[in-house]
Amino acid sequence: MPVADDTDALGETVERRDEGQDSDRDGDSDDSLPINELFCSLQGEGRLAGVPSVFVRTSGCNLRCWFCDSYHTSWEPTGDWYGVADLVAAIDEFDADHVVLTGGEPLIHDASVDLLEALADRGYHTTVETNGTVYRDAPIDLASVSPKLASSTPTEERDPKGDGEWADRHERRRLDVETLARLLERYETQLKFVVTGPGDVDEIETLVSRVRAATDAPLPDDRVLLMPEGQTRERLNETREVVAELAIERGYRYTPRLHVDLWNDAPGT
Ligand SMILES: C[S@@+](CC[C@H](N)C(=O)[O-])C[C@H]1O[C@@H](n2cnc3c(N)ncnc32)[C@H](O)[C@@H]1O
Ligand SMILES: Nc1nc2[nH]cc(C(=O)O)c2c(=O)[nH]1
Ligand code: SF4
Ligand SMILES: [Mg+2]
Repeated sequence: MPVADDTDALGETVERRDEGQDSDRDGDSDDSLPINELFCSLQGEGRLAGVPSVFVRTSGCNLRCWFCDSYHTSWEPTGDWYGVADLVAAIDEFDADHVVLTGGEPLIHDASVDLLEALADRGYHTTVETNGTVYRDAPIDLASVSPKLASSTPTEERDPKGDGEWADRHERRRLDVETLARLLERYETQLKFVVTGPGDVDEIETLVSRVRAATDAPLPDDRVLLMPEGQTRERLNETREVVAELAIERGYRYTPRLHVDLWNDAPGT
C-alpha cells in the first residue's frame, strides 16, 4: 500500500497515516513503522561489510536522490505498518546479532527510536543508515551517515519520475552541518559518501572541513568512506575503480557495495 505520495515535511508520513492510510494496521499503538522490507543478508557497505545482519527498511524519505536504489521508499513510498513488538519478533527469527535500520530515511519516524530501544534491550548491535539531516537520541551502535552531495540532486534531466519538481527541496535539505556535528558527537560514526566521479571530491573535502570546524568530536580521515554510485554491477563497473583511486589519492577509505557485487540488484539482498 502507498505510505505517502509526498513526504513534504518531516513526519508527514506518520501524519498522513493518521489521516486515513491506516486501514490495515494492526492495533492502534503509535509505535508502528511503515516497513518496505525486512530481510537477512550480509552488510554490504562500510566498516562492517561482510557481517550477517537483519535489514529493516522503513518507507518515506525527506530527500529525493535521483540515484536512490530504494525507489519504493522515496520516490514512490510503499509498505505496511508494523508495531515494534512484531518487528522484534520477525528479527528474532533470523540467526544474526546485527540489525541495520535503513530506509527511506529511518530517522524521520518517532517509532524508530522505540525499535532501537527494544533491540538494544535484547542485546542487538544496531547500525542506522541515515542521510544525516535528522538528529535522534537513541541507542545506536554505529551511525552510518551518508550526507548527500550536489551530484545527488534530481534535476530535470536526471529526475526518475517527474521534471525536476523535487530539485529545490532536495537542494535546501540535503546538508545540515549542525546535525552532522551532533550525530558525530553522540555516536560512533562513519561518513559514507556516494561518489559519481572526480567532480564530487572537492565538495566532500569542504564538507569534512566544515563539520570538523563545527565540533570538537574527532572525524579522522579513516571514518570518511567513498562508495561508488551504482545500483547494478554494470554501473559499478564504470564507477568503482575511479572511486577507489580517488580514495587512495585523498587518504580516505573506500567501501565496496558487496551486495551489488554478489547479487546485483536482486530484491531482499
Ligand atoms: C537507500 S539509503 C537509506 C538510508 C538514508 N536515506 C541514506 O541515504 O543514507 C541506504 C544507503 O544506500 C546509499 N545509496 C542509495 N542509492 C545508491 C546508489 N545508486 N549508489 C550507491 N549508494 C547508494 C545511500 O547513500 C545510503 O548510504
Ligand atoms: N546487503 C546490503 N547491505 C546494505 N547496507 C546498507 C544498505 C541500505 O540499503 O541501507 C544495504 C542493503 O540494502 N543491502
Ligand atoms: S536520502 Fe537515502 S532513501 Fe532518501 S532518496 Fe536519498 S538515497 Fe534514497
Ligand atoms: Mg541498499
